[in-house]
Amino acid sequence: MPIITLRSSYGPVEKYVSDKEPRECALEEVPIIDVGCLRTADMAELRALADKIKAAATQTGFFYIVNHGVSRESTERIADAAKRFFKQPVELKEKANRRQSRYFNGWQPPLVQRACVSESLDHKEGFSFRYDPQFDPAKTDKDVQDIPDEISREIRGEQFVWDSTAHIAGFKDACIGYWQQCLELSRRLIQVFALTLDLPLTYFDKLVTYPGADCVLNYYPAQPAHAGQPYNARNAGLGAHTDLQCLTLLWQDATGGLQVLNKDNEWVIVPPLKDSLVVNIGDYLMRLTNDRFKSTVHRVYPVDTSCDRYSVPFFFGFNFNETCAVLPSCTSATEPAKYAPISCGEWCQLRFKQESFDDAVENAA
Ligand SMILES: O=C(O)CCC(=O)C(=O)O
Ligand SMILES: [Fe+2]
Repeated sequence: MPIITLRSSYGPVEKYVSDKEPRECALEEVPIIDVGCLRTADMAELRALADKIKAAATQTGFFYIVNHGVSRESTERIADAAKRFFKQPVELKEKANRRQSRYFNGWQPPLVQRACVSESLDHKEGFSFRYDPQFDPAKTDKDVQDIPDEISREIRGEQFVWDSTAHIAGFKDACIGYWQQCLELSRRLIQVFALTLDLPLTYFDKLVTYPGADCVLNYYPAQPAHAGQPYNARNAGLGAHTDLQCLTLLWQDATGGLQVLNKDNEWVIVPPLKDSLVVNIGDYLMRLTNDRFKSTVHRVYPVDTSCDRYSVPFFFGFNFNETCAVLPSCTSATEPAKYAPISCGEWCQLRFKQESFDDAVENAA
C-alpha cells in the first residue's frame, strides 16, 4: 500500500492509502442533507437535522448541503469575480501578491505551495481574504469601533486585497456578499453542531462573534502540456491535506476533481452537485470532539486537464483568542480528553509554522 505524508500541526504524519483507482462516492459515504429548516426555529426539526449531520460528521466527515440559503446569484457573482481576477495578466495579479501580507491574504501564484509533503507543488493559484468585522452583518458601526484589544490583535482581514483589486469592477462586492452569506450560514450550522454534541443550541454562539472566516478563490488552470494525462501525485492540483478550523463550506464549479479519503483509506470522488455546498469538518473541531468528528483527508485532481477549474472554500473557526478544551460531552470516565486546551488561532499558527519549517528544510536540501 502506498504511503502519503501529510502535514499536521505537530509535523509530518504518514498514512497508508489504498492504491485502487478513485471511484465515485456512494450516497451514504457523502450524504446529501437538506438544511432548509435552519431558518425555522422548530427545535424538533433542528434535532432531526442534527441527527443527520452527526452521522455524517462521525463517518466520512464530508456531506453535501442543499437549500442552504446562499443565493445562486451571489455564487455566480463570486465565480465570475474569480475568473476576472485570475484571467488578468500576471503583472496585475502581482499587485495582490501575498508576499506583502502579514496573514497569508492575497494572490498565491501557482507552484509555490505544497499542501502534501509527498506530492508535487500545488498547481492551483489562490486569492484569500479573511475575517474583517467591518463586513460582518452581525456587527454595528459601534461594535466595529469598540473591538476589545484581545480580539483586535487576532483580526486577519487586510485592506490591501481590496486596494489591489479595485480596478476589477464589482470584485470586492462579489467577494464580500458571498462571504457574508457563508458567515451567516456557518453561524447557524454551528448551532446545529452544538445539538449534535448534546449541548444547548446557543452553546458556541459566544465563540463565533469574531470567528475564523477565511475565504479562498481557487483556480486550477487548464494544463495543455498535460492534455489527456490524468493528474497525479507528481502533478497535483492541490495535494492531500486536512482543513484546519471547525467547518469548511466548499463551492466547486461543474468540472469535478475533489477526492476524499474514506474510512477504508480509499479515494472517493465527490462530484459537483448543482446548487449544493460540500461541508467538511476541520482538525480543530475534530480535536474539540476528542476525535468523534472526523477531519478527513482530501485532495484535488481536476477531472479534465483541458479546462480550467474554480472552487471557493470558506473556512470557519472559533474566535482566534478563545482557548477551548475538549467538549465535556465528548469525554467520559473511560474516554478522557486526549488533548490539552488551545485556541483556534494558536492551532492554525502551529500548522503554518510547520509548513514554513518543512519548506525551509526542503529548500535547504
Ligand atoms: O478545490 C476544491 O474543491 C477543494 C479545495 C480545498 O480543499 C481547500 O482549499 O482546502
Ligand atoms: Fe481543503
